[in-house]
Amino acid sequence: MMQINVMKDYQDLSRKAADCVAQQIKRRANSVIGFATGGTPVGMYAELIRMHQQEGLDFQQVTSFNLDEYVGLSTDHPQSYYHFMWERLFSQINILPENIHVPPGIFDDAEAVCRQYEAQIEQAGGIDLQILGIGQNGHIGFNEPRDTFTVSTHITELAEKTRKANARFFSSEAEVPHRAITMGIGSIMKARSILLLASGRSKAEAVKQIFSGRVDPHIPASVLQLHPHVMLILDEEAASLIVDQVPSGR
Ligand SMILES: O=P(O)(O)OC[C@H]1O[C@](O)(CO)[C@@H](O)[C@@H]1O
Repeated sequence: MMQINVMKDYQDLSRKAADCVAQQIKRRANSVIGFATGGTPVGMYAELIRMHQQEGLDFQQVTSFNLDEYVGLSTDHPQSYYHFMWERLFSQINILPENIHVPPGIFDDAEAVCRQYEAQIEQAGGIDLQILGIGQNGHIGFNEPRDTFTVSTHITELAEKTRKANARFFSSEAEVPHRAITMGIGSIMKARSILLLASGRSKAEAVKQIFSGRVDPHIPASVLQLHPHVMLILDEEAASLIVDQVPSGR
């Protein structure tokens, strides 16, 4: 079932998303949470930090798995997703470093690290709540539009649209890595529940395509139609092309 929440603006979206994560952790202190990077969840992370500092939201028993990482960037590279997560969330809450998992950007044996990441998720008991953003081209994690879905963690070539969209975090587009390591569509779909966040007009088309009625690997997020527990948290701009899908009296 897909539940859709349309919030007034980015701030409300961030608060609602943080509330969902907090509820999960309060229900089960040792929850396994799948975190996402990109601009969209930044407000949610700020709100989670506030909840930790002011309301005692406790991450001590939480385990985290991030969706993806750029190939070639080390954990201390300022644009690595490890660094992003450390700065935006992990360094400011009481999650234990040994419970943090981000796919490595530097490795010798790609197959081995991908297999190991899947095994670590399984050993942790699977992901309870997976946070997702969405690319303008409908990607989730770094699962780009392709002719087929890739099931498990893998190395992928980034789409030009993605490299352009993410160039804003680097000093030039040339610096954006060409490859990434990402959880697969199957890894994401195994999560017990999924929270997808989208903000702004630039995401409206991708959000609309989730509801195409077809599951199409050229629109990776369309696979979410098959998941039993998905919640979309959108702001009004991101929801602007799906008004007919949203129940009235939201
Ligand atoms: O939130 P943003 O910055 O628009 O990014 C959207 C998506 O793109 C990625 O950053 C990957 O390009 C995802 O991690 C994210 O969900």
